[in-house]
Amino acid sequence: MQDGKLNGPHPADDLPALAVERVSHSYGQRKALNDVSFTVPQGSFTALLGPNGAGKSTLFSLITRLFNVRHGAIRILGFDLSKDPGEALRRLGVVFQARTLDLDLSISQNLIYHAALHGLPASAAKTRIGEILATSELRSRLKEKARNLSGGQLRSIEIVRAFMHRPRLILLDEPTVGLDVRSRAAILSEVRRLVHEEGVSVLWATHLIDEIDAGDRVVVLHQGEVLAEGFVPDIVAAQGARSIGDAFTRLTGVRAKAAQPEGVA
Ligand SMILES: Nc1ncnc2c1ncn2[C@@H]1O[C@H](COP(=O)(O)OP(=O)(O)OP(=O)(O)O)[C@@H](O)[C@H]1O
Repeated sequence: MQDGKLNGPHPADDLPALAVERVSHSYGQRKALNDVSFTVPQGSFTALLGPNGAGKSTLFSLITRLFNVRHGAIRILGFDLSKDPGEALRRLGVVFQARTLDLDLSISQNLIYHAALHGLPASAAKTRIGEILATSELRSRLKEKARNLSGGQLRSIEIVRAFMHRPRLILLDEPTVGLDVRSRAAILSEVRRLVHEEGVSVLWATHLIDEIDAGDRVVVLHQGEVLAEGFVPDIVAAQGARSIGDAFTRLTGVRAKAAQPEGVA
């Protein structure tokens, strides 16, 4: 596993990249998360699978510290978000659901600017962009304005941006929403490649069952509660189900959604 100079000594391998421990969150009287616990092991692709309203965005708002954790604890590589936010957050990269690139800047300006916020000089940022985009056609388009890119390409650049400072944990909040099937598949495989090559840990929030591979870990979140956590075959077996889509339906009572008919559901 590669370790970033920015991130100091390599953490113990058995420490989870993310540990969510007995977290609850309410909006007024409305309970959005109820005693939620799960982990994202280092170097794993973990899907946070939940239908609309399950509490995925609320959870991401807590992990990124948009909201304070009032009940329970969240640790990133062992650093408690409430007690040691600086250490925890510099190990984190995020791709939010909403688009956040500046369309009037070039692609490389967007990336270099973000890297600078993490203390990475422009020369190091350029090297890093080359590394991440080594095999991508986007490498030849870095000087173009971001507004020239398609929705899928913009999302790809946001993913590159999240990887720039070599975080150990990356959160992606429904990153394929609004994209066509081909762009969705390209983005998923790009993130899976980076998980494999960089040993980074990913928490990928989705409501689409066909974004889940047989080898993934899955956390099933429904109405603010974790109903299952584990590798796909274990969850399927525990439910006596035929597929992860079937297991999801048995757990939640909700029909699993797939964006394409040939999905694994
Ligand atoms: N600002 C808010 N005020 C009141 N209730 C909220 C607020 N934000 C979310 N909720 C409620 O909290 C629950 C969880 O919402 P959340 O957005 O976290 O779920 P989600 O899984 O991300 O769903 P979606 O995919 O639709 O964004 C829902 O019942 C939602 O209506």
